[in-house]
Amino acid sequence: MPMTVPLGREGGLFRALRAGAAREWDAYCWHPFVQGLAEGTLPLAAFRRYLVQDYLFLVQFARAQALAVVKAESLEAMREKGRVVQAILDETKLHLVYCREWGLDEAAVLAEPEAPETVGYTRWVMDQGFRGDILDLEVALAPCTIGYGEVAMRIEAHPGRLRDGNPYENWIVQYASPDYQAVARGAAERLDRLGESHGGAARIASLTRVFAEASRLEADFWQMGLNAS
Ligand SMILES: Cc1ncc(C[n+]2csc(CCO)c2C)c(N)n1
Repeated sequence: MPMTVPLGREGGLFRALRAGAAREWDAYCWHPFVQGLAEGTLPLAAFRRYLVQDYLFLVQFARAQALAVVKAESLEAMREKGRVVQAILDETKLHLVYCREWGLDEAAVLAEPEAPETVGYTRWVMDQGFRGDILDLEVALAPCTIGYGEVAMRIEAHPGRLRDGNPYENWIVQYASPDYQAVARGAAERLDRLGESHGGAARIASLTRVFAEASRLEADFWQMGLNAS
């Protein structure tokens, strides 16, 4: 399994969660679906299934991030989370363009029902926000944002990584880009700061359960793609 230097700072909340949920985190970040992306061997049908559901996922994920505007700890954090919501809503439009390149037209994507894995993951994240505070919600959101940064780094570090003629090259490059890596790093740093301000150390057991469950739901999402092939 390719290893990378984790994001966040040593002794910070993100690294504590990542270590506490190492089994679920590794199963997510180095899922067979991810290995298939890296080696260019993932069946095209698995990726198409993933792409369609990922559009539906993004719409629901924007709603979950909007809940973080509501739950934010400060006016500055509200502004920052508002920008995250806008970025995801813009991303949904680009996602439809990307789907089109994969032969999936807009009408087909919009007509697709949400899979149980998509409903299960996104509504569970929102529920963590409704029942808890901003830290519970950010921990539930973290595997999505930070995880894709680590997934891309692991793919880049994989000795079996195919570059020439890999059908998934532009997907990989999108998340390996300095721009996306900065987003992932920023999310890990925000989690570390919230850990300090919101009593993360005293809450580590319950926060680790939330982080592990989100990681498990991410792995289920990859598996949903593989199950279609
Ligand atoms: C199942 C699934 N999990 C994570 C992502 C990655 N992702 C979703 S929204 C967003 C913007 C930052 O919050 C990022 C990186 C995805 N596309 N699909």
